[in-house]
Amino acid sequence: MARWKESGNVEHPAAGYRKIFETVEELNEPIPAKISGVIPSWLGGSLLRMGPGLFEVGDEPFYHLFDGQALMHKFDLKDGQVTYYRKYIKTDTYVRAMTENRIVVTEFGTAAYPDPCKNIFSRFFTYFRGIEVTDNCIVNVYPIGEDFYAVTETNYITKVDPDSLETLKRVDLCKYLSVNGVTAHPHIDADGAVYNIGNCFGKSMSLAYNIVKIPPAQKDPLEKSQVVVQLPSSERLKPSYVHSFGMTDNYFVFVEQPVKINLLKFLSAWSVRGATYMDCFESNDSMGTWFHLATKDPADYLSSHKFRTSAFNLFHHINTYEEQGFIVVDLCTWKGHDFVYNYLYLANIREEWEEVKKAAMRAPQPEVRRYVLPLDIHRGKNLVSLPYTTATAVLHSDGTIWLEPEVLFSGPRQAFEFPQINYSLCRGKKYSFAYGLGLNHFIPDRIVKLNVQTKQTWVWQEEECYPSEPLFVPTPGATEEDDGVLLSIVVKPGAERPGFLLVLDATTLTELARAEVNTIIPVTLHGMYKP
Ligand SMILES: CCCCCCCCCCCCCCCC(=O)OC/C=C(C)/C=C/C=C(C)/C=C/C1=C(C)CCCC1(C)C
Ligand SMILES: [Fe+2]
Repeated sequence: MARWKESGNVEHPAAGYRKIFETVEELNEPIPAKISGVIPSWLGGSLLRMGPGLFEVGDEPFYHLFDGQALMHKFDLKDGQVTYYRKYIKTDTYVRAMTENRIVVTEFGTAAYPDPCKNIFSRFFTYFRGIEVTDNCIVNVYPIGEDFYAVTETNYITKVDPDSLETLKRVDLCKYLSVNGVTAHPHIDADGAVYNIGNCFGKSMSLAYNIVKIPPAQKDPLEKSQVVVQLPSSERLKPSYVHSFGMTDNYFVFVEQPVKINLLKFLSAWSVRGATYMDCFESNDSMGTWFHLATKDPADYLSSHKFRTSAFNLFHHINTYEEQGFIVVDLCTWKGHDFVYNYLYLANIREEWEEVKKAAMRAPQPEVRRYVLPLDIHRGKNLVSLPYTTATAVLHSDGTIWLEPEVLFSGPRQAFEFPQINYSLCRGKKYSFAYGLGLNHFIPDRIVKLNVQTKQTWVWQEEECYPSEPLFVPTPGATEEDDGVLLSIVVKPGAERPGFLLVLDATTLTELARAEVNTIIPVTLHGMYKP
């Protein structure tokens, strides 16, 4: 049973959230959903989402939230009817695990061990064959040209059929681009061009972050992809972890956070039995956070702008835009340099509610922040003269520009995360509304709308319900930014039909409809709506 605290926050003493971290089977065919309420007649298409679905192989458990094998989900909406379908993506990692009934490829926080059946010599050679990077595409799915790819953050992306959910082929981005991996959060321009950012370890360990561009639809857009701009790393041999970046009509914004990948550890870890990606991260407790700015066309790094602020973890940019000579950067931050992923081991998030809360008390605290970067750098007290923000930027004598944010949303251990906007209308533009998943001590238990100009919030929440990232779908021909619906997959463990697609009116966050199915749906991270 969920209980409401006086402060307005919900308590989860029955720990029903554990259900979203349990293994499920894929489906042989789409299953019909029972609809209550009214689905707008114009809403026809597919909600596609990615997440972990298999949390152990044989008797070997995965340990981290980002290790379970990639399960692709689809809710199809047509003529007021809804079906639900899901399939495991047949990545090399998954197929080999199924074949050998054990974890074969090391995941984010789970190590693979050599096959105990192999003799000592072949085990030795498997061990030193080098880094076997995972292609477990649990994080997101997005279009490149006419095709759809399920992705993680490594160099492997997996082409999928968005109708049948069949796995088509694995693509190695290293064949096309000088990157070791790219984020699962590309920006897609109105013309379909895909921009992304990734770490590049380069020859002789020279380090950089590369921003790449895949041109708009043509026969094989990946063949024409290129690195458009290279940004330097603050520290040799230690690039920062990057999960997303900002883009306006004319600029790229890259936030270099104090969560670092120690490349020496990374390269040596793989010869240490039992090491994982998680073992390669460390926090830099003195650098704070650096903002980098580059122009888009022609792509060029603005090396003279040394924007600095205090330490935070960053996973998700909300939106970035230019106004009157300033770049406004809205972010979901976590205060401090302690890595938030340290708190996302399955053993921790499957704990009893009181334990979950205790762990979240020790973790970095979430805050939605607005930073404003001035393009014209001169001496003076505060370089930010935008009338509507309290964010500041001050030029110091050493040439750095110290940034202080305006807080857009803050609640103790209540995160506004997995942000979404009306992307087709507002990407890189001044905007008013962000939609997000509310995390209560890391447990997703509400959907929130935030007016980033007035800070007004709206909430959808229901007893014992665990929603996912809300995707905004605009009403055809809409004139208002928030005229549309939000789609979220919700799990209500005790219910007769425990999984449902929730359709909210994005203006008011009131429920329009739900389409319920007779199955639990495990946690999903990101996804897209395909009209
Ligand atoms: C939906 C509700 C979830 C419930 C709890 C969530 C709490 C969330 C709190 C903070 C927000 C975090 C957002 C993270 C979102 C996400 O999707 O993260 C998934 C990221 C993954 C799976 C990353 C994988 C990255 C890999 C394998 C990187 C590998 C590499 C290195 C580490 C260094 C060398 C290069 C290489 C191989 C790319
Ligand atoms: Fe993400």
